[in-house]
Amino acid sequence: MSLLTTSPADARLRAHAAETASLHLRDLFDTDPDRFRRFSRQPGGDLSGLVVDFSKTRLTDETLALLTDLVRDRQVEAARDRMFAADRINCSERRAVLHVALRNRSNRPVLLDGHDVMPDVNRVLGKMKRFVDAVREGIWRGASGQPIETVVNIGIGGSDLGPRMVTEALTPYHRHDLTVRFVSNVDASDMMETLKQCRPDTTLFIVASKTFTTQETLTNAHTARRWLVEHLGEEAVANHFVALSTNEKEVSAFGINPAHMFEFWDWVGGRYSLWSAIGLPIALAVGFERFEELLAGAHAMDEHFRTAPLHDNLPMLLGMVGVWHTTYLGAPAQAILPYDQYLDRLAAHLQQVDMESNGKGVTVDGQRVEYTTGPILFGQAGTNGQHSFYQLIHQGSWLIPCDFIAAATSHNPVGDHHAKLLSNFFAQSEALMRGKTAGEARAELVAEGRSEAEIEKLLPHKQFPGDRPSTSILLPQLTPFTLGALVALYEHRIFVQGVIWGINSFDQWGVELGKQLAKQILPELTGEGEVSSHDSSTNGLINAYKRLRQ
Ligand SMILES: O=P(O)(O)OC[C@H]1O[C@](O)(CO)[C@@H](O)[C@@H]1O
Repeated sequence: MSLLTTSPADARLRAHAAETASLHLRDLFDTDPDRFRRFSRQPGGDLSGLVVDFSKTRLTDETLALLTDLVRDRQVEAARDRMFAADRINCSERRAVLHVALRNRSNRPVLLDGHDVMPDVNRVLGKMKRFVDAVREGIWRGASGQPIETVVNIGIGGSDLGPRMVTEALTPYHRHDLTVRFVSNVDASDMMETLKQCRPDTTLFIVASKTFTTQETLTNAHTARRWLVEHLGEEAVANHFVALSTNEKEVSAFGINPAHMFEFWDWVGGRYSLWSAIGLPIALAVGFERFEELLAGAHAMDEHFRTAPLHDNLPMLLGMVGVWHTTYLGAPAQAILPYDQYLDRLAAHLQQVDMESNGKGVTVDGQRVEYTTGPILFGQAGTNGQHSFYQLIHQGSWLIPCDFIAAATSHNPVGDHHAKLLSNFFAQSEALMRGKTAGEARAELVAEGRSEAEIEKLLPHKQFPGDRPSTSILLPQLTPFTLGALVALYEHRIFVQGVIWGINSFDQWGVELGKQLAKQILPELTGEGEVSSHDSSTNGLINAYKRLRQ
């Protein structure tokens, strides 16, 4: 894939960004009462009820037309079709990218090198369903005959963040007598604090690892195994451990019967794997039917992405908006701000999906890019963030586009909580868009009875520049279906952006170097004497640690 800068639309967008730099969002709204209708979308069909409003981003008709030209120049639709057609678009690993097949509820054949993957997908889903039903109905029991009360998922990265986020987001659908916990960090505190909450007789461990070689997960799994064996003996492992993996050999080597392994495939990227067997903890928490509704929601978004025309295609439009902000307006970051406590971990999940996918500095064919690619992604649930980092978004010196997400109906309709929550959701994007002018700030200070001297002093601090872009996503309610659609929307948006930038969104070589060095350092920590094989800083830190540790 060529550099973005070879695209004719790129030069025109750069010029357009410079020409429109003095436009203010407030003026765009003041001069066009129809702006919301023209720059928002409410798809019909399975996705009806979803509202995506990007009118508070710095787009004009011309910007959108140029971005559409860019999508065409970069052949994004053809790239999308190649992904759905199982081409090996992850070139550096020579892999297809088929998370869409995992939620292909139409069962349309998906041919990878002439082999339809759907029967395999359905076979594993069937195995998951039987297992989930057995655990939830108390048919699958622990070694001492007790039903399972606690499930502990041991995994990291994509084998943790996605299933953890979805499990937490779907808390209203949980059963009270089955708790699902997650352990990821190799810091023993994570595992030990979790084990304190578990009874060996009633705990099921899921070891979730695509490769089954990840240091953190294997270390945690061995610790959990020792704990179980100490309490219940070696034979208990069969009833208390299952694996989610692509690597049957390593699963067997760990001592888990392959019959208790739920398989997935190398064409499922870790950060896109919550739809695969990696979703087992979700299904255990909410039941298999709800898990299927999650898949159905994602599939509805896949179908929309595959078939909707560019001007109505939500992932395409949000991808265009993202590239406009990052590459042409120089925004370094993207905030994810769900006004929904159940989505508190959405930003952490999307952080991996976005930053591990698009945090790349070379094109697919290895040329160094001279433009910015994936943004720094961060966020947390509103309204908590308002009392923390929003100050920087409103008045700081960076341009931080925000995504606001909320559900119209709450799972907890108590008093006026939801109205208050949503009043903040609406207010924040309006405040960021309009800001507060010097005249408005002055009028307020005058009304407060401040002296002219005080007003002059306070005025610079009381103004808000506004013109800060945001996109708002409104769901009817947070359900398995709408959550599936929301997460798939982000996955495809990230894909669109990656194609425009010409990068491979599906490898992650950047995580390797630190892992390699940690492997070299580990034996040095246990060895005798001073370490001198590194730079002076690393040596100094290691040697200080060896002196300090007890
Ligand atoms: O599922 P595994 O193989 O244990 O890998 C866990 C995570 O490690 C990474 O490979 C790199 O950190 C992620 O992409 C992945 O989600």
